[in-house]
Amino acid sequence: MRVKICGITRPEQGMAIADLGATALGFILAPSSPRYVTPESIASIVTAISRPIHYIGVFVNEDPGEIRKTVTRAGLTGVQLHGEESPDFCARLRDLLPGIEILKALRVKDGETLERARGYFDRVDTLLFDAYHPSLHGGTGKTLDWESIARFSPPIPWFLAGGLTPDNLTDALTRLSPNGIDLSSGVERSPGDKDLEKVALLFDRLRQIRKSSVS
Ligand SMILES: O=C(O)c1ccccc1N[C@@H]1O[C@H](COP(=O)(O)O)[C@@H](O)[C@H]1O
Repeated sequence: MRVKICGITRPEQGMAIADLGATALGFILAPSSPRYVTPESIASIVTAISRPIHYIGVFVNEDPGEIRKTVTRAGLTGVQLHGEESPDFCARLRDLLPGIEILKALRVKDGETLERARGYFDRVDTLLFDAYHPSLHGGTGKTLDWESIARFSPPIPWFLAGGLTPDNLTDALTRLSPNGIDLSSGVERSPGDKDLEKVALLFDRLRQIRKSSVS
């Protein structure tokens, strides 16, 4: 399973989290977020990590030209679109960024969100389901109603996000079978400051889940 730890702001924490087993690090490029990092800071973190992992930039309603510049400057391998980007916007960006993974985040409010998700199936590489919040785009620590997506099975890979923690992970993965999980506030001390003990606990829990599923 892919494990993305998002909202990395400090090089030493990025390196430690990669060493603990994250398959992707996420960086917030929405200026209004307390986890915002510049493309230059991301580049210094990416070059310091020698592991073959993914580096995902999180954007909210950003201009495609700006996204392209940032991908190059920061050394990103993927782009997570966490705003109100349309399927056509995603398709255009995919054409603009060959070889870069395009993830579309959808904040699940009700059944209408899942209907809308269908429009992205052939426009993006990966979907990500996050919790809905009336005024914030992400990093809220809110969980979504897992039951509401339990019978939804997209034909493309998808991440579960939204308020995941080492403590609720087992429950989430008992109900759902995502291709990946994405955690931010559930493994931090304060916005942008990751708690490495919580990240280590997360990987312990994942190992336990794997063990119990094979025995
Ligand atoms: O983390 C942020 O500050 C953020 C800002 C704007 C858009 C997305 C953001 N984070 C994403 O939110 C989800 C869930 O986070 P959490 O685990 O509930 O704290 C995750 O995909 C982050 O990439």
